[in-house]
Amino acid sequence: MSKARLPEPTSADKAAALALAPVSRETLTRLEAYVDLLLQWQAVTNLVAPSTLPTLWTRHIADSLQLLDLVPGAKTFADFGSGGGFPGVVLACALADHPGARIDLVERNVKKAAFLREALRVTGAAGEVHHRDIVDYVDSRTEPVDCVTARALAPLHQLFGFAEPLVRNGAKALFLKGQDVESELTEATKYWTIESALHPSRTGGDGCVVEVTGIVRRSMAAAGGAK
Ligand SMILES: C[S@@+](CC[C@H](N)C(=O)[O-])C[C@H]1O[C@@H](n2cnc3c(N)ncnc32)[C@H](O)[C@@H]1O
Repeated sequence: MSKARLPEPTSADKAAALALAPVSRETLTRLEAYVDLLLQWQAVTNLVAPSTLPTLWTRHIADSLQLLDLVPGAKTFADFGSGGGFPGVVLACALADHPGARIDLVERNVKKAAFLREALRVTGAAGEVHHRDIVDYVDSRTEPVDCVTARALAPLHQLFGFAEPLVRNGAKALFLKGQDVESELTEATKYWTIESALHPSRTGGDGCVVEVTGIVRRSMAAAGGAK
């Protein structure tokens, strides 16, 4: 039985993405190599929802690139639960020409970790894949990072728990979130006192970026005895 043909990214969507988040010619070449690889692997491994392939450039690439304007000058990044590489590989492609820039991609799924390694290889972007659990990665990280990112990984209260040691050590956290952000923030503030700002997504819809510069665990008493 022949395999069903996957939908392809459209050129109109690519043009729209590059208008939303312009990149250098060198970055574009890397991103194109990444997209080609992703489409090859997508035929055998589910890296993104197939329904999002026609809008891959806006939905995934521009969505990831928009983070860069929120951390001007940041060089070291840790992307939690990188999956198919959003936002981590996209940021690595965009920062490849910045001296000293480096991205840790933390992913516990073995196939996705293999894909991420291959994506860094074909794009020549500077980064390292950590095939392990986020908690183990954070526990063993001694150097500060400038920025922590995550998309489609977990509710905010859990993301704050993952990121707290790195934010305490000076990182800014940027979490790409969908329409449930207000209720997730309400839940998270039962456990955490945070300094944050919400930025509407440049790629439209109900999405936003939660920018976090402070995370402090609330005492059990303040949290009403909740864990
Ligand atoms: C829904 S995918 C999102 C992938 C990507 N960030 C995106 O937006 O397309 C979540 C990814 O996080 C990884 N993941 C979930 N919990 C993790 C953990 N505790 N440590 C490392 N990776 C984790 C999963 O294996 C999966 O690849």
